[in-house]
Amino acid sequence: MINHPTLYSFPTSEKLSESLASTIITAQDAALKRHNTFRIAVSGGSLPQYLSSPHLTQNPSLKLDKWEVFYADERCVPNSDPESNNKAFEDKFLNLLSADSPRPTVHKLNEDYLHEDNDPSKPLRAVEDIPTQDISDDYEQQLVRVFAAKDSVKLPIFDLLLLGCGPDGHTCSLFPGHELLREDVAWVAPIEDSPKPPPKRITLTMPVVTHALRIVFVAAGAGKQGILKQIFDKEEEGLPCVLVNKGAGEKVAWFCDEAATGGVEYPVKSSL
Ligand SMILES: O=C1O[C@H](COP(=O)(O)O)[C@@H](O)[C@H](O)[C@H]1O
Repeated sequence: MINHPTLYSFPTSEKLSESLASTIITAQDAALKRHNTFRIAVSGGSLPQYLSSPHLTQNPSLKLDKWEVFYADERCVPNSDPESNNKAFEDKFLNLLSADSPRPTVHKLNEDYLHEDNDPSKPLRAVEDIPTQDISDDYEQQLVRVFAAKDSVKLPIFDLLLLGCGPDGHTCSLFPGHELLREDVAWVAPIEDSPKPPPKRITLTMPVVTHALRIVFVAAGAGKQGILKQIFDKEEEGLPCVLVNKGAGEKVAWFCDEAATGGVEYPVKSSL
């Protein structure tokens, strides 16, 4: 099948993690050859746990000093909050690196905006007062600084996106039927009414997602079986994950396990 995403169904989560590690290293090496830096965006949810395996954290080929890490989406909470995608990435990846390993550059949500008067010495704002547009604009500027000025490139091109897929077919903080799916100007956008808590978040927009050079979804466990059938067999229109599959085609690979792909008719591969 040409121009279609590849669906991997690995026999174990160990195999999934190992394959993910090797895919990340391959993308890193290609990016370093191209522009001597590796621009990657990482999701939250269940994804970071697949980064914790020694296949990745202890991989001798890692060149972390060349990594620019962004979050595919982030919840508008402090960066150390248990709900923060940054906290999950720290716990499941950064904190598991060897003590002498270089650290990547990680682009975090600017926490100042979470405080009254944007002053970190003041108390946290009430949720209804969190200025999501300001937080989103600030994060977009972080992308602009790494990818070049917005007026000189129409869209940033990530070397690799690591995405999750919610049981409702959302990815990043792009939810089914949400008006944000039609955003075609901003690189990063705020959402005030996320159906999944917490309600206030920022997210990469769909054009930025589909523009990436390589997109890897990770969806594992029986809880993902129903949505994978909807995505691959029914190609249900309007599901954000279907929009990514259609918009990015063969640049997309899905890393799943057998529990998740059980009953899916779309052809699967069991190894890289
Ligand atoms: O809320 C979020 O959910 C999605 C999917 O999470 P999962 O636990 O079902 O894998 C995640 O990709 C996103 O980053 C996160 O903010």
